[in-house]
Amino acid sequence: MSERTLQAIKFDKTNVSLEILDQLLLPYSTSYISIKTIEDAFQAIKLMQVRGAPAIAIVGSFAIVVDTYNYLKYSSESTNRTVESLINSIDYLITSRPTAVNLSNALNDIKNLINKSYKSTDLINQTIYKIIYDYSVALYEDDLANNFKIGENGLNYIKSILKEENFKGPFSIITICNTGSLATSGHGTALGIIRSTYEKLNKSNTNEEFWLDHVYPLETRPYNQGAKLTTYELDYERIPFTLICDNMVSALINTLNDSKPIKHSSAPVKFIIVGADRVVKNGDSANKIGTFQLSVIANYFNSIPGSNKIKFIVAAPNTTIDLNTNSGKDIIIEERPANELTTLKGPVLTANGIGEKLTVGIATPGISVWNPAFDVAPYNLIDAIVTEESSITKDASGKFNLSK
Ligand SMILES: CSC[C@H]1O[C@H](OP(=O)(O)O)[C@H](O)[C@@H]1O
Repeated sequence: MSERTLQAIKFDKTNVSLEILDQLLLPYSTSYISIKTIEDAFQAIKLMQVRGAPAIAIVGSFAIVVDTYNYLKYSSESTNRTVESLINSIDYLITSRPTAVNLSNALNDIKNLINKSYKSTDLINQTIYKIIYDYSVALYEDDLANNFKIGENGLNYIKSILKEENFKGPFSIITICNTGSLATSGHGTALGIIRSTYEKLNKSNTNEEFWLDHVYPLETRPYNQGAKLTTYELDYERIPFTLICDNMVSALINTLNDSKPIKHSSAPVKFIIVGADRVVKNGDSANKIGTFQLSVIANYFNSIPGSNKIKFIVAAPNTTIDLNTNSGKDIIIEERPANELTTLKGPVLTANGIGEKLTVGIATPGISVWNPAFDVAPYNLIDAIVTEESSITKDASGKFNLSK
């Protein structure tokens, strides 16, 4: 494995240049690709070379910065670029991936900041560039700060639940997809809570009577963000984990509830912590396909009298909250190409390292395939929504009261 890094996004303020870590090559190869235009960003986001709700918003915003900078620096007088043409390019970039609200939130913010002071026929200028630059740098820096706050708020929620239950001993956490540094500006959301919890509550350094013993990342078919990216991050952080397939969750929880060991741990699952691509007004949360099932599984085990209780936590910054949409039924769910489900792409693994990239067929050619990238966990199956501000739980009437 080539030199490891978790830095998904590199924005150079001096040269005004943008590079992204090509996540299609992880974990076997570390390769950064340059993003010079809005079109470059559209393709990289669409192909999921960069992915993760916060990360695609940050890359989209920085791409507009770089594209505008290069235009102002290198374009000849004849190519007069109007505000209207820039706004049209931004609208095009928003269509790259429809479900994660972060992308449209950020790019609409940029559009609104420009439209507040300029007419559609005005030409792009240095002041417009500065507006976009300042917004994008703040988005990146705020995301990192917010992720550490989400981590702290999630840790405090976990401690409050375990103390309330008078739980003692080791516990485990299940998570889906990748919600760490590779999906954000760093630290992560759901994986950020896991990082913060392990940092403060692993057996070797906690004064508490409970500790985080093991993490179970789901493979997360068909893109395999869990198998490729979350295991890469957990391994990098030396947090103990065991990879499982998406169809193993109920068996895993049941086995651990019977105090039977799974590979390296017998600690019961106490939390399922997931990220989000869009949390809407009533608390319904769109996230990677398979998340809805996890909320149903947690609810099933909690319905068994006297059983070990599992809290289902959604971790999301305010940039992922969409108060303009009332319920999960109104969320557009991105459908991705069939070949992402019917084939596997990856490098040949040889004795001396990795070889060329291959595509392997794993299904009957030409069959009907449904490949939604996300589903929606209903608010009534969610125990807490953890943001940079607090851990939000439902009120006495069983409703979330979300605000930003
Ligand atoms: C903090 S990332 C949020 C979200 O984004 C991921 O989706 P994708 O890998 O398709 O961009 C996944 O749903 C994460 O939970």
